[in-house]
Amino acid sequence: MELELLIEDMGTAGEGIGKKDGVAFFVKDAVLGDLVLAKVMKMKKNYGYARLIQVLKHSPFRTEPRCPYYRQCGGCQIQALDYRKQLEFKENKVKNNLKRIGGFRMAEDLFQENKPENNLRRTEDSRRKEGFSQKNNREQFDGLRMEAGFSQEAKRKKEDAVSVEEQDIPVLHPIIGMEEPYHYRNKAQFPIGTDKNGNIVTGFYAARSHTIIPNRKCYLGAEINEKILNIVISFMEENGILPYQEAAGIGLVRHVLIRCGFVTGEIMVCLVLNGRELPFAGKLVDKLRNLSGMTSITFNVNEKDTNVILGDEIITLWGQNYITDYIGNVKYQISPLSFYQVNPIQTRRLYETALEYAGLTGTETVWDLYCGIGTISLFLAQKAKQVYGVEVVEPAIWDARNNARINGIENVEFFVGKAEEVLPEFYEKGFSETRGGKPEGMIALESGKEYGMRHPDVIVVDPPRKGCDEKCLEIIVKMQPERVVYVSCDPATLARDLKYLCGRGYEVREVQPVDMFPQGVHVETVCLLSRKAQ
Ligand SMILES: C[S@@+](CC[C@H](N)C(=O)[O-])C[C@H]1O[C@@H](n2cnc3c(N)ncnc32)[C@H](O)[C@@H]1O
Repeated sequence: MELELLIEDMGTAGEGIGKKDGVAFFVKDAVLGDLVLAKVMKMKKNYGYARLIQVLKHSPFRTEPRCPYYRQCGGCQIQALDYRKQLEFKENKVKNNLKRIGGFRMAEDLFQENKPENNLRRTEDSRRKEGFSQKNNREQFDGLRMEAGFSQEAKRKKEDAVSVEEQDIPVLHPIIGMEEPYHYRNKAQFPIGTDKNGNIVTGFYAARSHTIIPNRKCYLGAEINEKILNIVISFMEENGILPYQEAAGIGLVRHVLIRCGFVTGEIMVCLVLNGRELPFAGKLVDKLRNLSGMTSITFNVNEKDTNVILGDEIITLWGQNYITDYIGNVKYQISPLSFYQVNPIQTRRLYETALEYAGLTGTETVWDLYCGIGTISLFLAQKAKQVYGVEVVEPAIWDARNNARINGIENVEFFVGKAEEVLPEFYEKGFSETRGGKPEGMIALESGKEYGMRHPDVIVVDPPRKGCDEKCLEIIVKMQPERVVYVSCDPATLARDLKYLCGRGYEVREVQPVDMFPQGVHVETVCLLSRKAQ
């Protein structure tokens, strides 16, 4: 069945949503404001999925995607949406999750509910029912009131009567977007395969499949990637090096991993091999080493039948086995296996916001939970007395310690383990005892320092998409830091966790969305919570 749909909303995965007879249809690649012809593919009880057949009338927010493979490739979901509208979509995503899942009220809602003539004061009771408290988005709120006809004088008159509730609205700042929302990724992993004629191809997997869409020119990655891929493919063709065939488990080259240091200009190329040897490796090195910035040529051994791209072992063919890059003034060594944020420009903005929210003066003890390779920890350590990082992946902690060392940062210690297990150990047993007892799964501190571990001033969390484990939130509440800085890559779990904390003595002060992934649907958010006065 084919339908004409006016796209009036967008789903979380960037699909257009149009309604027919009250039933919502999700249409991939349809843009907000489009009038489309779509074919119904699947019906659920109250909604359906439809395939875009034709755009009958273009939305004013529709833009020509730069990438011709945009619809086939799973990499960018909303490239056809004007960038400003993309930012609005992401900002709304954060706001809607805070409202729907977190139960938070935002400044404009409060204004709608409490027109100027109405009482802005909500009762202590209603706040308790909501189970949280929010801080004032002072400027935004005042702005809205002014726009709606509040005079300065009226505002001043209300000043004395300003309720706690009026102040209890989180500041949702406008999302931080990019000036140039293309070519921002410092890392790319290209699968290598063959087309139906047996030619070697590379590109991207089509959405939800392992079919390679041949494309060496991705508009999100560094521009040098195309040149590197051309060199690797022609090297393979000239020397009879075979691509890996997933189904049969034969062939050699599985992926090409490329990383670029955007500040240093250093480049890393790592071939992922189904084997321990690369025939004619010297010829490849000769072709690659002359590229400006080339610093590291390696291969990674992955002989397993797995979807995981990288194996554990790295063999250096030329140069170093890592590149160096900076975020702000902190230097990081990045190996092919290191986790490192893919958008360094926006990462810097994100971390600067986290640092600002941490409100450090040099005397504070800070925990950085889910610290990865210590990127945020090292940022914070420059302004704190002492920082403790916790991360479950042990090699990431090796990187973190190494990064602390190369930056000469000594006021940071890293622990391997789950945040929800490491933190309670310290809280319950105290630092000295823990160090003596060396709890399971944790690495004993090398330095002999003593710190006030029980009462951190600030706790920073940057969990994966599933958010914080409840045990972790529980211990944060028990440890009573003055401030919690929550860095999130999923606004839904963020809203859930903020609600938990706000029901237990904290209030959300500021919310800053950051666009780390232009053309994609994900949004990163950093929030400041502070402990309410008892
Ligand atoms: C979103 S990343 C943040 C990394 C780091 N903060 C950064 O900006 O580079 C989340 C990190 O949490 C780690 N992780 C996942 N579950 C964890 C847990 N239960 N306890 C500690 N770390 C965990 C992951 O290995 C990953 O490094």
